[in-house]
Amino acid sequence: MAKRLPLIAGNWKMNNNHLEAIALVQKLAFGLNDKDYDNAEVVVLPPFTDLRSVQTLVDGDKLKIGYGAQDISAQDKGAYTGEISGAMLAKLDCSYVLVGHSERREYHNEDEALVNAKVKAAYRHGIVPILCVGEGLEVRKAGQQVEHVLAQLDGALKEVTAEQAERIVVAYEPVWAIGTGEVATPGDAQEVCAAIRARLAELYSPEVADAVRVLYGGSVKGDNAPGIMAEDDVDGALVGGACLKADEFVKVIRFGEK
Ligand SMILES: O=C[C@H](O)COP(=O)(O)O
Repeated sequence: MAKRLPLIAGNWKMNNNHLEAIALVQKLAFGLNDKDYDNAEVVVLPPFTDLRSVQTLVDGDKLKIGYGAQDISAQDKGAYTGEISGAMLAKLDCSYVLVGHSERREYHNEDEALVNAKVKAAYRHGIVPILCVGEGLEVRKAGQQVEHVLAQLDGALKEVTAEQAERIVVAYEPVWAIGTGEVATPGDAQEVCAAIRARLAELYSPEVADAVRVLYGGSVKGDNAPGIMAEDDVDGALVGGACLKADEFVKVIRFGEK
């Protein structure tokens, strides 16, 4: 099996203005050393208004921290008030963009067709989508989590080529574990992440499935990260609350340390 470099991505959600963004990235960079970057790719996903400041800091100080956005328009240009295009994000050197986060699906009614259009928009502009999938509590209680997540995956990947799919990041985030402190067990995470990988092999090829990083997200913190990340098919974490404190985020990034 190819070695996948773990990805630890911090989704700031709607937190931190551009000045606070600079302070947080500086603090994070100060807390990390070369070994940390060898063990994991570190990415922050700040609000749109912070991206230019983060870009300037990362470029100016030659930081090894990557960054991206939390959303992207399905459109490339035009009369779409309030939207941010992939071209705009690419100009800010964003490497990644979240697509289909459960909060977008819930509060902005994003459906599978829109998520699919946003995945394709990201690829048009050379940005890697971090595709979020995950089930709500009712689905989990009914034991339908795998079917639910695979249907989301199929919908998001419609007309996405193998060459594109090879670069995608998929984040499995059970909605009942987001911001609740209720983390999935390592076994829960592994079950769904393995099913995602198996579906990628069916849709594309074993090579594509082997290349794709599948993350777990939902109440990940320094103390529960090692257990979750020890699972074979979990290649990192999408972190919300715990990434807002640099020292806690550093602990997650050091998940492999005893
Ligand atoms: O995007 C991140 C996730 O929604 C997880 O958030 P959380 O770590 O605060 O539960």
